[in-house]
Order: sequence, then structure tokens, then C-alpha cells
Amino acid sequence: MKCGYLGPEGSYSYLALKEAYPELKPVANTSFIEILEKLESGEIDFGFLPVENSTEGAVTVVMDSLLDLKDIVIQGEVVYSIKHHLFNTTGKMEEVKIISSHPQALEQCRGFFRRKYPHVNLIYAESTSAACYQAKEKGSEYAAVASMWAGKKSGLKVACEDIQDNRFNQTRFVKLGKVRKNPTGKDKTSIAFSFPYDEPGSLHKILKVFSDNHINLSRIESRPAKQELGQYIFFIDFNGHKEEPLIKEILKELERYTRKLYLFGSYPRSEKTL
Ligand SMILES: O=C(O)C(=O)C[C@]1(C(=O)O)C=C[C@@H](O)C=C1
Repeated sequence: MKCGYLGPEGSYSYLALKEAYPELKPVANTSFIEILEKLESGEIDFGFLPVENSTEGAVTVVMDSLLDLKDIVIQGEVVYSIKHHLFNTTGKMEEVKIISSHPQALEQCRGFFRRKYPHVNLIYAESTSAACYQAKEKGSEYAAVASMWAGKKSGLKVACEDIQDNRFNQTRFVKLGKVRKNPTGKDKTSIAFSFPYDEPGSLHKILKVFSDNHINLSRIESRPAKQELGQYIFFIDFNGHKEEPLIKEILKELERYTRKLYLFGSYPRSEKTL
């Protein structure tokens, strides 16, 4: 079975996918949108995408794209430790004028760059592994931020190790597919919703439903509804499976308070960090 990820080989998406789902055949893509398009067309069976990072927060493009999915659900989650290193062709930084990487990776090292290389230009690459191949090709003026695996694989030398601002830097990935997962007793459900009116207490009503039923929320985020300023879509992850009687009741109640309720899926909770 084929699983799309943000490539090329050596990106964190690749490393986390290989470790969590070794039985799947990884298929490299150049963007998150490309993965979702291939998944919808049936060219691949699964998609593996980052949704949030412990330092930088939401991977917003992925969250927004979840709203447009049809017949595709979240089937699983993977929490992966991220350790960034700086690589280039020489292993020394004297000649470097440009540091490139995936925007999320650059943001996770922002403090390091401000302290050590305030005058070096930071530019975006498709992924951390794409940045490595670029640095290899462009030569001594380029450096890339990536995993040890990607840097070594592309033939670069380490210029600086462990450069992320937060020692406990973790990214949460989700596996998307067409089949809904059955309850395991240790599940999580991801939803999003918008409100019909802008009025006091809208969000409170939703949170009260969870609190009254003693359901733990593991994430809450808002994203612009992309209409008027001040209109939002709220994303919530909570413990439980949508086939459990209590969760069914809760979802029914949420429908009463929301304009649109999106159900992204119920799936087993990750119990350890890879
Ligand atoms: O560029 C990569 O290596 C990716 O897999 C993407 C990505 C992301 O978008 O969050 C994955 C994990 C890290 O947080 C940094 C970058």
C-alpha cells in the first residue's frame, strides 16, 4: 500500500513514516496539497502529514486543507522528536550567505539564527531534505537545516549540531486514508466547527458540553474562516471515539450550536514519542 509524504527521502515526514508504518511504501511529493490530491484521486492509499509542532504550533496549510477533504479521514497519529542540524559542503560557516529549509524548520531555530547568524539570509525550501540537496548543488555559500539522516544522505558535512530552540521539539503527524477506524478504547477524535452567529458565549457552550461530560480536550486552535475579519473556524481534538454512545450524544449536541461541524475522524491515540 502506498503512502504519500513530503519528500524527497530524508524529510522528517519520511523518517517518521518509515518508523511508524514500515509496512507502507513511501511515495515522495513536493507539497502537502499534492499528497491530498493524489489521495483523493486514489493514486495513493494513504497520506502522512504534519499537523502541529510543540515549538511552532499548527501547520496551518494542512489544517486548512482538512476542511476540503471528502471521504478521507484521520486514521492514526504519530508524535516524532525533531532534532535539527546545520549542514553544508565544507562543515564550516565562514562563507555561508544563505541558510535554507522548510519554513517550519527555520521557525523552530529562529532564536539560534538571531544569536549566531543574524546577517545570513534565510530562505524557504520545499522540505528539509530538499534544502540539503540544494545546498549540495549550490556549494559553500549555502547551508541547510535538516535531520542527521538527510544531511549525511545528501553528502553534506555537519556545521552545527542540535540547533532547535526547544530541546523537546516534537511534531505530530497524522495518517489519512479512506477507511474509518473502529474504537479501541484509547481513541481521539478530531473535529472543527464554525458558529452561525457572532454572539457571547458561543464557544463557552461548546466547551461546557465537553466539561459536563468529563471529556478531556487535547487541542484547541482557531483558523480564519477566510471570509470577514473576526470569523473563525475552531479545531478541537478530544479523547473518545465517535462510535461510543457518549461521544455520539456530544456530537449531536454540538450540531445544535454550530453552523457546520466537520468530523475528521476517530483514531487510536499515540502513546509514545518516536
Ligand atoms: O521538511 C520536512 O522535513 C518535513 O517533513 C516537514 C516538517 C513540517 O512541516 O512540520 C515536518 C517536521 C518538522 O516540524 C519540520 C518540517
